Amino acid sequence: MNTAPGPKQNIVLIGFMGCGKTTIGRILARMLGCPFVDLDQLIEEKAGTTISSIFAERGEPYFRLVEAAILHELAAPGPQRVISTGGGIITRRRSRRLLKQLGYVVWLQAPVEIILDRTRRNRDRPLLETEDPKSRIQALLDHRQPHYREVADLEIDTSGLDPEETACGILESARYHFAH
Ligand SMILES: Nc1ncnc2c1ncn2[C@@H]1O[C@H](COP(=O)(O)OP(=O)(O)OP(=O)(O)O)[C@@H](O)[C@H]1O
Ligand SMILES: O=C(O)C1=C[C@@H](O)[C@@H](O)[C@H](O)C1
Ligand SMILES: [Mg+2]
Repeated sequence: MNTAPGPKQNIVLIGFMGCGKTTIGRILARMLGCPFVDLDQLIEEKAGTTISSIFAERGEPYFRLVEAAILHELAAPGPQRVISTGGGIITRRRSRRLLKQLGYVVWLQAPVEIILDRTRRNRDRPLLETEDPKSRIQALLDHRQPHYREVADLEIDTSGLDPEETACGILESARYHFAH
């Protein structure tokens, strides 16, 4: 892969909660030997608190502002990176434009049942803290799907694959993309 510095050389993972952005991003960065940035983790580090607390104390609109500002910081030139984003990053038009400029954008997908199963294992996703998380997931997906589609260079259904297989597939496609 071309490792020349520049925002266009990044691999950027987008997709709904539980689709594997953090898990697969970490594996991809290890395969490439490049830094891994998880936007949710970066937000928590910079804010000195958890995403759940930010939602509870300042609300979602404030979280979105912070998220967009940190995404903007990542657009500065630097070494090639793998960047995992938060599931709702595509809800702001300006962030969608920025994502496309950041690099090769991969949309990780999974059906609602699998998302439900994967996100049940912990309680750090404030938007799913509801009596009926399945309906919430479906409603959010309906709203977000066109936005994910708009920015994606590659779409991958992760449901039949393990994270390593998914990462290998992304690497192959990214290599082709950066070479042409
Ligand atoms: N391809 C996969 N196959 C099986 N399990 C997976 C896969 N991808 C992720 N998982 C599991 O699903 C859970 C959620 O994955 P992960 O945290 O990576 O999702 P995410 O997209 O980063 O979510 P969020 O947007 O909330 O940060 C983890 O427990 C992970 O091990
Ligand atoms: O889908 C979403 O809106 C979110 C996903 C997570 O990655 C976090 O960014 C946060 O919990 C919000
Ligand atoms: Mg994540």
